[in-house]
Amino acid sequence: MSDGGGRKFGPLGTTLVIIPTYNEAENIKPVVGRVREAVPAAHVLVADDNSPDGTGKLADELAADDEQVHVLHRTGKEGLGAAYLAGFAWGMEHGYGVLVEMDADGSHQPEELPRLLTALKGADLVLGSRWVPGGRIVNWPKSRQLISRGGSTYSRLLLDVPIRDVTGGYRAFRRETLEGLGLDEVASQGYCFQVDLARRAVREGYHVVEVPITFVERERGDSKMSKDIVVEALWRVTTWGVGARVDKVLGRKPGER
Ligand SMILES: Nc1nc2c(ncn2[C@@H]2O[C@H](COP(=O)(O)OP(=O)(O)O[C@H]3O[C@H](CO)[C@@H](O)[C@H](O)[C@@H]3O)[C@@H](O)[C@H]2O)c(=O)[nH]1
Repeated sequence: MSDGGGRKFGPLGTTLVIIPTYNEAENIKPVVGRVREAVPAAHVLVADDNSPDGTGKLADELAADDEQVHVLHRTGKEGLGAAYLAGFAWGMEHGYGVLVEMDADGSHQPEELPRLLTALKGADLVLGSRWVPGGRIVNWPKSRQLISRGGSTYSRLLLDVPIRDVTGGYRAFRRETLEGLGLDEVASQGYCFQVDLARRAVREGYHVVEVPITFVERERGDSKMSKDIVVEALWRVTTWGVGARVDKVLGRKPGER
């Protein structure tokens, strides 16, 4: 990870907050309202995977009343990673300069977004972090904290990524940073998508800054965490870690396989 020392960063363009949704009917209106209030200049893109509970329709209602709210209707549930990739592609096609990842359930507080955006003025990528000093968790069960902390530590050590919260999903990217991450090759579907983007950013030498956040467990709806998501993360992170070590031994550039 570069320290950004002495580098000059360009101005930030218009912000697009991408909110992936699957069955978030109880959450989508409040969260979009909070984003619009916290950062009035930002636009919002809801990337919905044809939620059976009608989240997409509620997002359409918001978009009909507010030209800064947009909806990407996808055909079915393909995972967090695929939804974000589609959202990034839409945002870049429409000329946004900053692309933000945010959960729909209020875990990522929109009121903290101005701090992330301020930090992005001097960085390529800003991560909202639960595991740096000042970061907090509210109401998350011990079991989830253990999985999240364990996953972050495992990824950090195996992948040599000097980031405390590698799995976190509250992030602000400069558009140029996303363009340099090789998104065409990203196949991660579940939460390991976050690890995948973080390791790519470090590999490319981007200046990554972690900003402490307060992560608040959802009050409405259900988490989409599943055994498949954990298995995918374990399998992919281990494969990346072993691959990186083999590359090193063989003197190959990372990712040249
Ligand atoms: N479109 C779409 N959205 C999805 C899908 N799966 C999950 N989402 C959306 O992605 C967001 C996060 O999913 P949650 O299921 O609420 O995640 P969590 O359990 O609270 O997990 C948190 O911890 C993870 C591990 O640290 C983080 O990776 C994740 O971002 C989040 O902060 C929510 O807005 C949810 O609707 C999907 O297949 N498709």
